[in-house]
Amino acid sequence: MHKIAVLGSGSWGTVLANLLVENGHDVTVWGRAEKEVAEINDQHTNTHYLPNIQLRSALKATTSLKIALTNSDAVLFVVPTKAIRSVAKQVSAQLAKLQTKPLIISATKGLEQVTDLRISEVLAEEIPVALRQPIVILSGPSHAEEVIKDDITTLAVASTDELASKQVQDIFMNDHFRVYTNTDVIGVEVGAALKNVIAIGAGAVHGLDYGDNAKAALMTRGLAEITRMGVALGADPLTFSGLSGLGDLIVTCTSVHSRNWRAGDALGQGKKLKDILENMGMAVEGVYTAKTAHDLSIKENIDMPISEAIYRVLYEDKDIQAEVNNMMKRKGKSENELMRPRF
Ligand SMILES: NC(=O)C1=CN([C@@H]2O[C@H](COP(=O)(O)OP(=O)(O)OC[C@H]3O[C@@H](n4cnc5c(N)ncnc54)[C@H](O)[C@@H]3O)[C@@H](O)[C@H]2O)C=CC1
Ligand SMILES: O=C(CO)COP(=O)(O)O
Repeated sequence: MHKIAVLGSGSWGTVLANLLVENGHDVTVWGRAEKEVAEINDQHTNTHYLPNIQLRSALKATTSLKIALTNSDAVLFVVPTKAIRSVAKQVSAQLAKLQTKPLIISATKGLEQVTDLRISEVLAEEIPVALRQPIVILSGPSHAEEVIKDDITTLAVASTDELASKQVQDIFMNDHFRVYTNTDVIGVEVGAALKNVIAIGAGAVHGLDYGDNAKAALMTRGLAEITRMGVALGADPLTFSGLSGLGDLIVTCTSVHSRNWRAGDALGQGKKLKDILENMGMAVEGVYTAKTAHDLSIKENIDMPISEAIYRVLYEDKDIQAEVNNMMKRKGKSENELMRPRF
């Protein structure tokens, strides 16, 4: 039994916390909204993120980071990418005062804007080694809406420290939540982040009323560009055939639960990004990752035509149908050119 602090009281944080309680751990969710925290403690619900779902009564919530972290032996980050650095700074300040040196786990999927850093890199920058145990990434095809119903789910845990990933595997595994270890942290994190951009494209293809051939094309060629970028950043190409690559790409590009897919679907139907994000009321990571992917594709000189088209629709107000048309008019390419440069 571990004492675990879960940072982020949204959809995924609440569901993972609930699963950890099911596994017998002593879990405290840290949230910034008083109302949400009170609802979890008093009603055992979190209706904004998980309507009609009853949470386990042993799940505790708090707005005090100090309470959440006290005596914790693991800290699970599940806030959106844009909040990772600021929350990590707060965690670091608290850990410096507390007699605890926890494992650091992240379930956040994204790349930091401007720095282009992966989540584990941001966490390593902000939380010194003296204050923590290794960093482990939890990722894979896993919609909160299905995990909360005990539907079968498989994930990967990645760390450069194999003992730490084994520990995290043991913490999360149960008869409906199966976890595989992986040593390729770069591949797992890059796959998790970039698939959200491709999922916006998959939603858009649906919104534009294209058929299944187009959806398969988008996913397959999307995986090719994710792999190209991942390999350029130091990943093992085989990781992209795994749970945090192909697995998460499939679930995010085909499920109505996906916020990224739904945002793309609405864009394809002609809705405005601002309205889409306001109506969603939840993190749509791919919108921000599209900007980072664009920056990285220039920096690393990697061809990412689908992500680039999505970037232009999101950030340059380009017409989505025209982008699809232009993509199909590009000169013929070979499928074997894995490492094709951008220009
Ligand atoms: N929802 C899902 O099924 C899954 C989500 N993820 C990833 O988990 C991460 C979190 O996503 P969700 O929980 O779905 O998002 P969400 O939008 O449902 O919840 C985000 C939570 O973070 C909190 N938050 C935002 N900024 C904060 C800050 N500065 N300080 C403290 N709290 C802050 C919000 O108040 C909210 O409680 C994302 O990176 C997402 O890609 C990964 C796998 C599955
Ligand atoms: O990462 C996810 C499923 O694995 C969640 O995807 P969305 O953020 O698009 O809902």
